[in-house]
Formats: sequence, structure tokens, C-alpha cells
Amino acid sequence: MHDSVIALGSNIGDSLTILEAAVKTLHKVPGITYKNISSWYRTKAVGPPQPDYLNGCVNCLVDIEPFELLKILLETENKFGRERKERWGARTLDLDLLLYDDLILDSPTLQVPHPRMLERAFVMVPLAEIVPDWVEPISRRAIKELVKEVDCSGVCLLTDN
Ligand SMILES: Nc1ncnc2c1ncn2[C@@H]1O[C@H](COP(=O)(O)O)[C@@H](O)[C@H]1O
Ligand SMILES: Nc1nc2c(c(=O)[nH]1)N=C(COP(=O)(O)OP(=O)(O)O)CN2
Repeated sequence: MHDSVIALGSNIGDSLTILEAAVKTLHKVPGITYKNISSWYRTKAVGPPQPDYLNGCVNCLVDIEPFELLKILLETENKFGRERKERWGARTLDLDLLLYDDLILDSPTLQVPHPRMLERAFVMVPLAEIVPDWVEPISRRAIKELVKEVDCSGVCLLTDN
């Protein structure tokens, strides 16, 4: 079993309903067992002008290798009507693999830890809520320390989990 964290985001449609349905969908995948689910946060969009996002993340034990897990995440995004237009553009559902044990992977199709997570408050705030003591393997620093270096002003708690 491998310890992993998946980030979820949505800013098109009924985002809360979409995110909760995505959590249920992933929960049904054989080989994924949830350990903890973060609260949902309303977050200012990073990138081109677009509506606010709802963001959160889940910590799970997975009996699935990283590339297979990525395939499952991309298929789940498609199931929820994800369209790929502009980079960092609005989307019904975004699923990113943030962390996978202490794996460091830099392949053309998959980078772990997610390469931009440390600079993103919409990732770091929910991440620090559920795995504060996880040591990010590149910086070798705990998430609860790394989150202090991010401007969290655009992140607002929506629902407690
Ligand atoms: N860690 C990753 N999680 C999800 N997707 C990843 C990761 N590393 C590389 N990718 C590639 O990014 C695109 C999906 O982009 P999004 O706009 O985040 O959906 C996908 O094709 C992965 O190969
Ligand atoms: N607040 C907020 N802003 C965002 C969000 C998000 O979830 N929340 N996702 C984005 C999409 O980034 P994308 O997945 O296209 O790019 P990446 O490969 O850099 O993660 C772009 N901007």
C-alpha cells in the first residue's frame, strides 16, 4: 500500500456537488482507501480571469502504481465533463496527484510531487489541514512549515469536514 494525496478543484457548474460526487467516485475505485478528506475551500483563481474555485484534497492509501493512478484521475475528470482548452483555464473538475509516498518522479506525463504545489495556497491550505507532518521529499520540509510561506489571503473555508 502507498500513501498518497490527491487534490481536487472545480470552478464550472455546481462545484460543491461535483467535488463531493468525485470523492464518492474515487472511493469506489478498487485499490483506493480514504484516510482523510479535507474541508472545502473557496479560492481566488490563479491564472487567467475566471470564477473562484472550490478546492480540497484527500489522503488515501492506494494499491495502484502512479501512472495507473494518473490514468484513473484523468478518466474521472472526463467523466465529469472536463474540457481541455486554455492552460490554467476554468474546469468542471481537476484532479492532481500531489504526493505518493516519498516518490520524486519527473517524467513527461507525470511529475510527483506536483511541481507547482508549494507555491499554491489553494493546494497547501487543505493539504496542511490533513497531512501537516508529511515531509515533502524535495525540500525535505514538513507541509505545516511550508504552508507558512504561502500567501493564504485568497483562501476561505467553505465547509468543515
Ligand atoms: N502530478 C500530476 N497530477 C496530475 N496531472 C499531472 C501530474 N503531473 C503531470 N501531469 C499531467 O498534467 C496533465 C493534466 O493537466 P491538468 O490541467 O492538471 O488536468 C495530464 O495530462 C498529466 O499528464
Ligand atoms: N484557485 C485555483 N486556481 C486554479 C486552480 C485551482 O484548482 N484553484 N487550478 C488551476 C489549474 O491548473 P492546471 O491543473 O491546469 O495546471 P497545473 O498543471 O499547473 O496544475 C488554475 N488555477
